[in-house]
Amino acid sequence: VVGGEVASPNSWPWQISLQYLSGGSYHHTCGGTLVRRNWVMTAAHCVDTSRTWRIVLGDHDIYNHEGREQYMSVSQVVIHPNWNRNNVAAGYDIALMRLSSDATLNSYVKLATLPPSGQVLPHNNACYITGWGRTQTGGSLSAKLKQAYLPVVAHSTCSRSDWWGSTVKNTMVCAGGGSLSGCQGDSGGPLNCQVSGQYVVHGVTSFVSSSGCNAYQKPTVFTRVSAYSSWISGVSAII
Ligand SMILES: CC(C)c1ccc(NC(=O)[C@@H]2CCCN2C(=O)[C@H](CCCC[NH3+])NC(=O)C(F)(F)F)cc1
Repeated sequence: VVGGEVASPNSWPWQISLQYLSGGSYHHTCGGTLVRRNWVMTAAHCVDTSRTWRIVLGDHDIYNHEGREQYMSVSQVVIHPNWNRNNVAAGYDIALMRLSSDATLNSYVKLATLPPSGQVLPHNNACYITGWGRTQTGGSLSAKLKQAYLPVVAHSTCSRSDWWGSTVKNTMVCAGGGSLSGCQGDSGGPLNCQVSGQYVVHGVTSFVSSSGCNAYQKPTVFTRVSAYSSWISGVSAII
């Protein structure tokens, strides 16, 4: 997250850290959202390589054990069937990960609220991006969870030729576009939007400009969760 501030610990209790095992230790690579006690939603581009994963719930400082963390292993990775890793512009950048056991829900670990199918938020709707991603283009990860205010940019604006043009589809949400943005390591995490006084996870962090995280008129682009409601329900059905 470029700009913004360090979040109050565990104030986004559905935010998870997705980590992979390398050289005997786990490394943060992406964010994610707890959507069922045993299902986490993330970006397809985060998990389209075969790795040993772990998911950390209730985290704040990813480099220090603070006692509120729950470390979960992953039993199944379900990537959207239409995801094409060579074409992030096509969309479908969404995946679900089944946890090997149920999360314990408490004040530090809660389920996210997802939007109703098809809901599209208006231009300037208040949203926050959260994540441990780089704090500058080419910079390092943030040790502590950060948040930045990223209001929704309507598709009509975001798809202008001097903005993202036809790269951005209607199955995506744009937010920000000024000096605040997501950045590498925020992928897969939530776009938390205020709807009727409640935070709803409306986006899954997908991409930023390859010329810089907070590039002018290149808002952070998210997978629009409400475009995938039936897929999410179908995969994560309690059955
Ligand atoms: C569709 C095409 C015009 C296009 C649009 C944006 C990009 N962006 C990028 O490549 C930048 C630079 C590093 C990773 N990155 C990204 O945007 C990656 C996803 C890359 C997926 C494609 N390989 N996502 C993120 O960094 C983010 F913001 F989600 F945390 C690349 C190509």
